[in-house]
Amino acid sequence: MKEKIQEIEGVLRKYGQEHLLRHFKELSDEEKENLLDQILLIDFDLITSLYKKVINHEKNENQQDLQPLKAYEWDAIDNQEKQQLYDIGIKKIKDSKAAVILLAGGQGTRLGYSGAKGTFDIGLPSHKSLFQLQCERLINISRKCGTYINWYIMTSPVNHDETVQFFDDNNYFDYSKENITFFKQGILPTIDVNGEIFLEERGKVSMAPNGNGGCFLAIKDKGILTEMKEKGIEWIFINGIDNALVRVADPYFLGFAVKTGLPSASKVVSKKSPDEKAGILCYQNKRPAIVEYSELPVELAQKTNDDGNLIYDNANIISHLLKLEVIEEFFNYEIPFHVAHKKIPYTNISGDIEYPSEPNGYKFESFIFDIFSYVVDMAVLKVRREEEFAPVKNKDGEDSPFTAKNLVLNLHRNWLINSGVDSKLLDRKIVEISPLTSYNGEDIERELIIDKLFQSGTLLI
Ligand SMILES: CC(=O)N[C@H]1[C@@H](OP(=O)(O)O)O[C@H](CO)[C@@H](O)[C@@H]1O
Repeated sequence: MKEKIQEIEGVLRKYGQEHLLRHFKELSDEEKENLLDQILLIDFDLITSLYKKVINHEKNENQQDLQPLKAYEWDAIDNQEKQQLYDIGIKKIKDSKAAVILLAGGQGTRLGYSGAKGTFDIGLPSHKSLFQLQCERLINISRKCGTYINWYIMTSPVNHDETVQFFDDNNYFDYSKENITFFKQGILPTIDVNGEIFLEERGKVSMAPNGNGGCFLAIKDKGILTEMKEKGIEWIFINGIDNALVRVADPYFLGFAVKTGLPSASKVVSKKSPDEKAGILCYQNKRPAIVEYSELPVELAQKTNDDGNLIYDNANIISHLLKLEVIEEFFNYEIPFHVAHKKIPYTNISGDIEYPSEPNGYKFESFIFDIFSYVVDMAVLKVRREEEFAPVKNKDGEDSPFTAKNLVLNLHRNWLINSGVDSKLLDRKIVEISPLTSYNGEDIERELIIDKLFQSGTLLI
């Protein structure tokens, strides 16, 4: 251990981070080993360069030269073409050319939920978790294609074990276990305003998940990228965990992306209001980009055209498609990081933990969509918000479990009406349609449902 300590002391001196061993003598042998191991994993060059960026305010420079990007409207596509897109997408999935990455590493802080977000029950009559809803949509598509789609689930060091256990306890929601791979996103140290890495405890470095863009590094490090290549996968669907209506592995969307001939695609919805917390898909420095809501200047967020519509209206719903080669290409560039000025609890010189009331340091995150700046162009599909976007972000109010549940139930009610059920029959009835029955409103047997509607108030189909 002595040599290890000396080596580490040298590194810490070089980077001005000696304080990390400030409480070393007070630790047990096991705690000492753990702390040294954590320090050895830190990329000090990266942290130093990120801090330099913070003090140089490079973040603001990225905001230059934004231009709107015109999305294809789903509603403007006729039924014949929709069928064609569907056929193309289904064929790709049947031929095992597509896989899905689910981003489920985030923490449900705003939701006031300490568990893994995917295990959250938004209060549907079935009490299905967000994981189960997504899994059953995948089962539906897998059945249509006669093959299980490979599903890669990104967790974080904080929720990994819990996530795996949850799937195991629920028998993988009847998905094929061999087609599910869990992998952890990385973590990065947090720093104070002087660039010093925080200690969370006397013997523990303060670390935070490295953002959903950590996905790319993780799939490379864990050999998943190579595995995908060996399997002949061409397209990767990437979606977030906190949208209760997300159309996972949507064949129409895949067909759309393939047909445009572009290497990446993204679904958007019309922004609800200028201050909606949604990233905006546009051009930045002549490249496609998503500018996160925290980084979009208010004047641009509010800017309207002559019709009074928002110019930057393409709201990101984290439903992306990328060709595998785009991901490989991305590693040739420096991965950008975004800075968040946050309240970070830390251990002070006396060894006590402080909980600051004001932001006192920085966390660094890379965003999944930063990869779009490295593609020539991308295809953007504007879909209907009420059909595809039910965000679960906050405990109450907007974008809460309550609003998401109602969006799901309203959509299901509309599916029934569209399949010929008289809306009067639905009065005071709650209907939830399982994704195993219907993916996007298809396969609903009207007669059967009408029968059941007479029998109960809450109906699970
Ligand atoms: C880094 C990232 O992916 N941010 C996304 C994500 O925001 P969060 O506030 O981090 O949940 O979800 C939003 C949609 O729900 C999307 O509009 C935004 O761009």
